[in-house]
Amino acid sequence: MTATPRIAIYGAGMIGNYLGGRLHARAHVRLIARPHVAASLNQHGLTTSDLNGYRRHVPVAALNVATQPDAARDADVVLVTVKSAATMEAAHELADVLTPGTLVISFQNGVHNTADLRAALPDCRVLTGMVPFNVTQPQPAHFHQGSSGTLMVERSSALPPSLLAAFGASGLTLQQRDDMQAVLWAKLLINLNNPLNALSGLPLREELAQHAWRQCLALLQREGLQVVKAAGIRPAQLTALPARWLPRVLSLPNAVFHRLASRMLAIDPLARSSMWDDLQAGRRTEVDYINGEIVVLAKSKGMRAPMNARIVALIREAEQSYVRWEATALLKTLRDS
Ligand SMILES: NC(=O)C1=CN([C@@H]2O[C@H](COP(=O)(O)OP(=O)(O)OC[C@H]3O[C@@H](n4cnc5c(N)ncnc54)[C@H](OP(=O)(O)O)[C@@H]3O)[C@@H](O)[C@H]2O)C=CC1
Ligand SMILES: CC(C)(CO)C(=O)C(=O)O
Repeated sequence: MTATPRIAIYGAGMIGNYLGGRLHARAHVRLIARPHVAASLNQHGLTTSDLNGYRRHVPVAALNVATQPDAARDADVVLVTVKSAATMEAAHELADVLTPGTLVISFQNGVHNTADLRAALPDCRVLTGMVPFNVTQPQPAHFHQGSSGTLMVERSSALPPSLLAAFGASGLTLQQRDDMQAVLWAKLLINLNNPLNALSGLPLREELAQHAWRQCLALLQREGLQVVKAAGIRPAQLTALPARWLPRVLSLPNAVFHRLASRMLAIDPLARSSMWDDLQAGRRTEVDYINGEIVVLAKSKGMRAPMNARIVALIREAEQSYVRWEATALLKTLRDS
């Protein structure tokens, strides 16, 4: 690999553009985007910012934006940042253009994307990544990190020092982990909130500040934890407390929760879940790859996960016609399911 890595971002949306914008000064970044996203980048340039005061603008002339898979051909590293439903299509497009041995990193939610990419790209080196923080787009082509957390990646000798250095120098430390599948399951348990946030119509901070919404999440997580335990999966610890304690913490009354779990609420006031973004854009959501995974895993163990199944059904309805839910009504629906 060259001293300055050539990084292709495959599926430049919220996460891809944020990572690409931050890495731009330290790597040769090519953003492979849908035509409407490319047009916006080519009109405005790319601005990235975060909740700690970082802000940077890359002017149009300095951007390298493409709309065809072929643009990934000469990359040293491809960061896959499409939604989970689009992984297979992206993988087949990449299979046609990538040189054998190219490093591919999935920076996606969901627990099967790496396996899908590996199956379609047997000659590439595919690694699992994890994005813990939220990204919003407050203005066209401006991508803002609205919560904290360290990017994670599967430990591998395939990770070149120049890539790790480029991430580090961009303020995006890549923590190498030996337990990425456990990390993905822990992230999935956190993402069980994505549909609740989408149905609430509230920013994440406002939603999580309300006891009834936290109770809904506690129910989904408790059910999820039982299922993953039955499947012999031990989620990694991504928060100050182990995953198995989170339902209890979420169920605390507001005054205690706000005192003990203030870090959980350290989120930009405008940040919302990626599932809210999908519903607002009229796109099919990732709910099958999040709550749906709990339902499928439960079935495979002869169990049921009725609350997560109910949420999947409600999101399917919301994809057709969006209606906001009140927390107490949703809590009752979950308890009755
Ligand atoms: N947004 C967030 O805050 C967070 C998101 N994540 C996860 O990161 C992943 C990416 O999410 P996010 O960035 O929000 O998603 P976005 O939908 O914002 O971005 C993905 C982009 O990729 C495009 N795309 C899909 N297929 C292709 C293709 N074959 N070629 C080129 N472009 C393509 C999509 O276009 P189109 O819609 O037209 O298909 C879309 O513009 C998801 O798994 C998500 O769950 C993780 C942490 C936080
Ligand atoms: C960061 C988090 C948990 C919430 O925004 C997320 O992963 C998402 O929105 O998909």
